[in-house]
Amino acid sequence: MSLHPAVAAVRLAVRRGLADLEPGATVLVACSGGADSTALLAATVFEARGAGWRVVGATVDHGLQAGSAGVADRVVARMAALGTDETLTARVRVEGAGLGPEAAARRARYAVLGQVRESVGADAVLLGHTRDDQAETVLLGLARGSGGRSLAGMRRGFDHYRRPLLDLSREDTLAACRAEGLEVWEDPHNADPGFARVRVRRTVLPVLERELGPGVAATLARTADQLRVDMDFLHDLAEAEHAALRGEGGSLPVAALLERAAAVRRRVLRLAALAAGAPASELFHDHVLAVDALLTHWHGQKWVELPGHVRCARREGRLWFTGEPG
Ligand SMILES: Nc1ncnc2c1ncn2[C@@H]1O[C@H](COP(=O)(O)OP(=O)(O)OP(=O)(O)O)[C@@H](O)[C@H]1O
Repeated sequence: MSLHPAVAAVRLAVRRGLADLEPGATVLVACSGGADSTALLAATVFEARGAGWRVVGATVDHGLQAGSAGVADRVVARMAALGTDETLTARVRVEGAGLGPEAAARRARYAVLGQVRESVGADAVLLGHTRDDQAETVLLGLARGSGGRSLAGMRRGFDHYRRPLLDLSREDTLAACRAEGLEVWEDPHNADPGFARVRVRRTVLPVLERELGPGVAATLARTADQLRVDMDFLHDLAEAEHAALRGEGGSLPVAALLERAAAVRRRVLRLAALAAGAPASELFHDHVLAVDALLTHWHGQKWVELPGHVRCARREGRLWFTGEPG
């Protein structure tokens, strides 16, 4: 029987995404039991046989729904049935003052996956995000008005995390699971229109596909890839400038800042605010613009208040950021 094209595509994506791993490497697959991460796990187990990797499957029980422990048990049983070398459930308590429920769950999940990675000695942690997730992320970022960094979407990799399926569609992962007869679990949150991401997935993207033509998700994901290259370049440039300009107590010289292009200058200001202890999750573009106005629209303002009890003031030709250093 010939190999189903979707199964072949998922395996190829895994092979490419993990091409640098040596035999003997340990790969941790984060598996929610949904189609994306189940297809990812099945392909990783398959590729591991030839490549000599050890595969650990982990599912996170957020404890947010009645019966979540039972769901986790079933996911573990399925992971084991796929031939995973080791399987485990990581239980977390989701707490997140000031965060939305999705963000709080995500934060708890990444924290526990980091611990699991250390305890099993994994060289890579795989996530099952697809091109459709990427398109949703881009649209949500666009609607939030959160600038280039969010429009650039999710990274293919960060720290030990990798997203090998970012060029495949959700349809591919569903087809791969179907072709291999794999049972998948659909998280009820994925159908809850109370979440903006679900509305984008179920309503906005289908309208765009219908009105603008098929392939919109792929186009959005491609746009994100292009932007990511530019954003990373600007970020590196700003880090170098920040390091070069930083003087006494982390202060920055006004004259030199004004010579910089706004795209770099504002990034330098953001880095300085972060270095002074402003929390990244609360530091918004408007804060940065207010600090920038101390340079570009100077009329003797007192100071600018930033999150995390950080203040920025202009004195003696320099910008001073005071607060608890981060
Ligand atoms: N409960 C879970 N247990 C293990 N892994 C999970 C769990 N939920 C999500 N993941 C991992 O994260 C991937 C993306 O899942 P999903 O799109 O539901 O999360 P998200 O909240 O959008 O995550 P992210 O913060 O990474 O964008 C999954 O394919 C899987 O690899």
